[in-house]
Amino acid sequence: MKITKLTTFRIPPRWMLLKIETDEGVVGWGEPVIEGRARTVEAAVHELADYLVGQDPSRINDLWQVMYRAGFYRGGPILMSAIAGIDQALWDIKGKVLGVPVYELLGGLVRDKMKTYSWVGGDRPADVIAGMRALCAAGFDTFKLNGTEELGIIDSARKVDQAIERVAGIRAAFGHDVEFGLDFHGRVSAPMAKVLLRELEPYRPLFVEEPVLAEQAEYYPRLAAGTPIPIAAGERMFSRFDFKRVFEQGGLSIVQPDLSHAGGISECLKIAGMAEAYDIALAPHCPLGPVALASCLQIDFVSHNAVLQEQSMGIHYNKSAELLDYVKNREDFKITDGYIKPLPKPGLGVEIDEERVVEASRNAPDWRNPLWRHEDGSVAEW
Ligand SMILES: O=C(O)[C@H](O)[C@@H](O)[C@@H](O)[C@H](O)CO
Ligand SMILES: [Mg+2]
Repeated sequence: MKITKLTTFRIPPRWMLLKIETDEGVVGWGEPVIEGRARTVEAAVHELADYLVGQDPSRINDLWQVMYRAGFYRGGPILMSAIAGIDQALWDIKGKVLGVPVYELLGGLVRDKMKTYSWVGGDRPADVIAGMRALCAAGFDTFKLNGTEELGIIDSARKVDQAIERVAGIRAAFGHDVEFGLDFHGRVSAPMAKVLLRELEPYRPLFVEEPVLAEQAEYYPRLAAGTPIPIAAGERMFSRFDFKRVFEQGGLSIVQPDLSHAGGISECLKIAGMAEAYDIALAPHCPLGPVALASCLQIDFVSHNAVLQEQSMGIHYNKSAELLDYVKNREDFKITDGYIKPLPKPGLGVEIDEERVVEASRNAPDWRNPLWRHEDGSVAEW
């Protein structure tokens, strides 16, 4: 079998799908994208196609090493997202050729269902109680919300109080019947993270995510030493080589690689295994589309340390399209009481509605995240 063609489809709300075709008619789908930089990743995918067309798609490991090493420069969000989507599609092809789900090729199931969580509250966290109530009615009991709005390097007690009052309100409304992670989204400096973590302790959030920016990861052990709240991070790290330093220095309790940013199934499986050796839980990051989620689930179902799966149904980014708008087998993604079962179909287990994808790609928006500024006009982390 030979790879014959790579086609990319930028689609609403902010995703990109990749179709890899072969000379024997088997097609694989991937989701290579960096939110807000879809066209850049698209260019990278088509540059990497030079190494792929004419090659045997079954040789995923060799093709991955070629894509990673052959161009001299390596790593980072753009190249590793391009590799991720291609890797996903190659595993999709392999599973379809052999007639089994990818998790069977990775040694089979370690669990019968996977716990998922839902976002509430939006960019500027609001109405989180109402959001949780609605999702509790749908069977969820685990959520994530942004911990703060924009925050200065040193900010006021009032801003800290706002963040704490929001969390206190959750506990007042639900007690400990719900769990929630707080995403600091890289908006918080190390000094303010220390203050917020201490003030949050009485409310026992499940984790605090990206307590500081990924480029400040050396603060993770220092922050962790000052609080029992588990520290989570990983969506802005892109390979084993990024994660190894973070695992080695300590401080991380939950690692959140993104299957569409960190080199795909091949790379994230290795990251999951490295994390297990450091007793770090796995909670793949996934605010994206159905192929990204299907890829996450393949890793979740073979990784002992997988504890939670992010999924984007109802997320505040999905304005112009929803998670399952482009799939035919919607029922396979059914979430019952917050849990999702292994996808039963061969490959990644997602059946893409290609007609819908082509249609939607005709005028896909160039999504950008908002540019935030502080009161004084300086750029704020979004
Ligand atoms: O935890 C999450 O889902 C992420 O922080 C998410 O909000 C961002 O990755 C966003 O998709 C960037 O455009
Ligand atoms: Mg996050």
